Amino acid sequence: MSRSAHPAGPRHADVLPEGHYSAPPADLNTLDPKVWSQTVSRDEDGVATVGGIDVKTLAEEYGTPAYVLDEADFRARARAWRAAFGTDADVFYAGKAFLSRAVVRWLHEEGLNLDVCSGGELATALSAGMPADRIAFHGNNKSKEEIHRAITAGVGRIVLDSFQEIVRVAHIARELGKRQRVQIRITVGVEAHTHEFIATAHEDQKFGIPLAGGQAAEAVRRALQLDSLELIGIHSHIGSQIFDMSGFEVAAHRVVGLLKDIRDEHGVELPEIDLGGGLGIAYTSDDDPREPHEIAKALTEIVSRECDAAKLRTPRISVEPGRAIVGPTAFTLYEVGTIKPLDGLRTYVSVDGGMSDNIRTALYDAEYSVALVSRTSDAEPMLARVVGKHCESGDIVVKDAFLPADLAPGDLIAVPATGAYCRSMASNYNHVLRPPVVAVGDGESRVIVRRETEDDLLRLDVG
Ligand SMILES: Cc1ncc(COP(=O)(O)O)c(C=O)c1O
Ligand SMILES: N[C@@H](CCCC[NH3+])C(=O)O
Repeated sequence: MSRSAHPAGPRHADVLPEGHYSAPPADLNTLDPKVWSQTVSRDEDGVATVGGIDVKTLAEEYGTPAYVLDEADFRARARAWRAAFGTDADVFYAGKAFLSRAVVRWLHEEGLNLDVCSGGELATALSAGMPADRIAFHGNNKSKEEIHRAITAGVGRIVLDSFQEIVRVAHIARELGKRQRVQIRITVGVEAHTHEFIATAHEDQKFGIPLAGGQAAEAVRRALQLDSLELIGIHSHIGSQIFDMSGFEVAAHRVVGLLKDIRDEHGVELPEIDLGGGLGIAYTSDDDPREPHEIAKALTEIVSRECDAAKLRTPRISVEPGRAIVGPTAFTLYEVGTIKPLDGLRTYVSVDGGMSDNIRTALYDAEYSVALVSRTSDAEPMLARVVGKHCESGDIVVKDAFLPADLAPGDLIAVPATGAYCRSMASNYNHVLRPPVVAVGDGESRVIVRRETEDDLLRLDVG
């Protein structure tokens, strides 16, 4: 029998309002391994556990909200990418997805390189001991100071994003008496099938130098003339949360076409190409992500086929996955607060965080899953919207979700697949404190990024 905590009763499937949710799952207690990190399961009392620790213990010890990161899963995914590409290719983890010193150390130990896109990410990487020559420095508007620091540190490559930057980096390298390895980021004109704000290879956006109109070829011409630059390759990144490999195929075809033009014009075969990141992960059970070995096989086959056809030596490939490595490895643990059933609509379930710890729903209309994790329940499914505590009606964490109708304040719920672009895009909106990142594994847990305190906030406030 179902137990309803709400006077208005649960929102059953037969009275669902219009929406884009799927039907309620057969069993709300199942934690689909597709969206939850590898070591998540339920113990005999129905409490979810991760890395051998139950979520109630984690909530007691670290408070909520908290990002809980499964270290074994992170390492396994990093290793799988490394192994899939083998020794003839390089994997640069995209630090923008989530970066901390612990993560840098894990990446270093697992043999991955690192893509950074700001002075702050560079400082984090260096301070955790990532060798500078395994760092790639990105960004469409790197400051002179950042460029100076990157070259001084000896980063393995700077990815040049504009004509002005070619000159700027060359100038700073010359002043420092160095020859800097660089790639040129081009936009190949691919419409990636993803949200407009995270597609990056169509022409009308801020990244890279367009292939169209001979602009990329002109950028190569200029870079090759500058002695303080060593042009090692061409870079393309078509967007993020992509499932369809056809965009990568077109991108590889066009990048190799440019390499051929460079060889024909300058007699130079550039030794490297980078095809960026962007591989999608499962946020809900409806998503079907590809495995790293499938992606590696597809990309290396495309590049060698295109190079054979163009009679070019196959360049060394590199890729920059961020989300695909860290995304699935963490969930956000929240405590349920106010529950507000709205007749004929849905039930609003407020949690103790919100858009300050996960902006993706508000920003991209992203879809997430959610589950009651502090216990199981046999209650009817209730159509819910999980919302935060911010003064903003768009403060939605999970837009359409089914939770058991007996959900009550004090229950713990968790949103899986929040490892990427949640902590790294977190804010202090409403002076809400950013949650900690707790790493778990082998029955142990530790904070790798601590919770912000009010003192942290006040420290920046002058006067
Ligand atoms: C240049 C570059 N490389 C890599 C990434 C990582 O993308 P993702 O996390 O989707 O793999 C991004 C972000 O989209 C990017 O802009
Ligand atoms: N931040 C975005 C992806 C953009 C990544 C950087 N180019 C997301 O959450 O999906």
